[in-house]
Amino acid sequence: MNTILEVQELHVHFSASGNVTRAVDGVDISITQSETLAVIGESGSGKSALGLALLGLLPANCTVAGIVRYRGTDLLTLSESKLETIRGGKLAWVPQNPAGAMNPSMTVGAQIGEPVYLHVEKNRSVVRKKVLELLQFIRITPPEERIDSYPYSFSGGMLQRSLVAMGIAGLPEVLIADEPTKGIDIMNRQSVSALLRALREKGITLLVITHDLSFARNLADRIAVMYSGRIVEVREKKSFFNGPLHPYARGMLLSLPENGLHPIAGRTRESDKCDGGCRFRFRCTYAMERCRAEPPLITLHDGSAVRCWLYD
Ligand SMILES: Nc1ncnc2c1ncn2[C@@H]1O[C@H](COP(=O)(O)OP(=O)(O)OP(=O)(O)O)[C@@H](O)[C@H]1O
Ligand code: NI
Repeated sequence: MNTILEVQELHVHFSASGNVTRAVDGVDISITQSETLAVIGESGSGKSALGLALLGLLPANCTVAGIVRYRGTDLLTLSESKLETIRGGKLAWVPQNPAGAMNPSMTVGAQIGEPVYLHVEKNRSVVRKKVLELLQFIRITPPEERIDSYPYSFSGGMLQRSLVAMGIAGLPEVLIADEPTKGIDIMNRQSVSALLRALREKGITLLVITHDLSFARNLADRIAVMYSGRIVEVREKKSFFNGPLHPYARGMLLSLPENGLHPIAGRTRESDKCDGGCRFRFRCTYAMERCRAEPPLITLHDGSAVRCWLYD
């Protein structure tokens, strides 16, 4: 197996008005070349912070520690200028919120063309040709009529696909997409899903952040479940959906409409995030004394990883 991205003991801590939020609190994960990994978890679990940390895109009010190795280079030790040559080129990001992520005063074509110009091709007429091809690929047609449009004239689904086009315009090896199906209707969800599947066919490594489980099920090879800043389970997609191990993951599946919409009792409190033990124990029906005393370590169980004392 060829590991393309390896994350070790990653921490992202935000400090705002004297409080520290441990958005990512000791994440280890490796991503294999050409695989599609879905990171799932409830709102606030740290999914976006993890994605942003991989690309060095976090705001200044946070501290990042750990290792993010891309093809052997630790990205967290690179200077901003070195990182810029990789970001948008080798590693690209599709941000959340398509409406806010595009520049309203620039044409969509110019925005998709920017990474092409920066990372692939300096000849402007070749750049334009490549942008037309990208528009065709994301099914925004006819491309010649759409290339000079401004974002306001696009629907939410078209904007989301344009953000994916911007992400892939620099010919990345790894594309990290944050909630690419959020806030769009079912038809557009299907077209984003088809688009990402087409990228997977091209061999692009995909890390997809989502809380849409059916989307993850359709797309991913592996599933990583995040809870309160930590990855609590990593499994092959099929075995995950056949029988998740971690009590939180089991609860997630039981809360799906097709499984009877049984919500997980309780909610995550900010104070739990600075707790020494297992952070899910406040909501866990299996919680034992040990879960309070020490945070569960990752244990390997039939080729998958789970962070829960039930499996020790
Ligand atoms: N810029 C910031 N300043 C301070 N705290 C932040 C900032 N960004 C995120 N956080 C905090 O970090 C934690 C993780 O946030 P993050 O956005 O990564 O969660 P998420 O899993 O992506 O959630 P969602 O599904 O809602 O996008 C949250 O508690 C959030 O309040
Ligand atoms: Ni997010």
